[in-house]
Amino acid sequence: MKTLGQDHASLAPKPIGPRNEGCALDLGWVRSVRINNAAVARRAATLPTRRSVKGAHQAAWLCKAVACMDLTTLSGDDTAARVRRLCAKARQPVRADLLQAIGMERLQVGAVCVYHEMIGPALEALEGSGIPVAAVSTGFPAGLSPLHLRLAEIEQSVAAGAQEIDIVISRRHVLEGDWGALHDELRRFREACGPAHMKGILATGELGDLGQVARASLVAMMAGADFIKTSTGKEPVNATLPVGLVMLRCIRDYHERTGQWVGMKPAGGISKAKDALNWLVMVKEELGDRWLEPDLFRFGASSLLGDIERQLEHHVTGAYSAGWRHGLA
Ligand SMILES: O=C[C@H](O)COP(=O)(O)O
Repeated sequence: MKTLGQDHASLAPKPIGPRNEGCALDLGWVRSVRINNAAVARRAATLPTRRSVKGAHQAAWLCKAVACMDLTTLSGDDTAARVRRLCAKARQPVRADLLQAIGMERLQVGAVCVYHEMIGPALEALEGSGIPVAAVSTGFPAGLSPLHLRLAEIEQSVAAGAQEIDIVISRRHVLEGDWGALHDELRRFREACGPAHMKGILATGELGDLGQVARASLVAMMAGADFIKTSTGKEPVNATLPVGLVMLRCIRDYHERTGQWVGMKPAGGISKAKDALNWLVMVKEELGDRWLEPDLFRFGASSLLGDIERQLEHHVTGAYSAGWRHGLA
């Protein structure tokens, strides 16, 4: 993905990708995890210092970031009208004149992510676009409601038409080292999802350290999570590069050992185009190009798209516009 060549002239939603069937809980594998914190910190720190993608290459990578975006609204004051505006942006995330100037024929986001009550308005507004609706679930963001209600919430969101379900794990299972309880909980969530893809939100900012992030990532994948996702966006610390690096290496390890494919979704606090480029570079270097497709990589972001469109406008016109000109919903 170096230039805006033929392959990338159209970045429209693709059919939902491979599923992770999971496997039995392998406690030996989980307990064998060791993290070299200093090495992780060093590797993550090099990413923002690179000057790797510029000009037309950068425009192409930013379009890739848009195609891999779960355009999100998760606010207590969400309304059907706000969701409809967000969905209009999901269909046409970047102004037509800018797309034309950079040689893109079609560009849409990976999904629209909302609360359960907003699935209906989102589906209506996205009809015919091929863009899936993702619903956050299981008592998002804390995940502390009764288990039967969390399971019912998943089932109702799938019945309402959500094709992707973003569940939150019980952080206490990680903090108490109860890997059996975590695996059981996530298996039940996965069964409740049925045909919908399950993204397992680890809430990494609440798990204590990188070792726990790695163990939780492995158990979530063993339980059948189709994606592992860093954060709800509501924790004090959300998607950081060191956490992302550890999770990507767990995905690679799991793929090498089981042959199964699991996607990655960094979410929370990713609001600048430069942040998105750092993540894309890290995914390319750690997992390779196959993971730079929307069926295996998503950004969860509510405001990132505005900055990306602004950077694309700068690429085309040479001038920066005011941020307010790129409102989302
Ligand atoms: O899952 C997506 C996140 O909630 C979005 O977080 P953000 O509002 O910080 O971009």
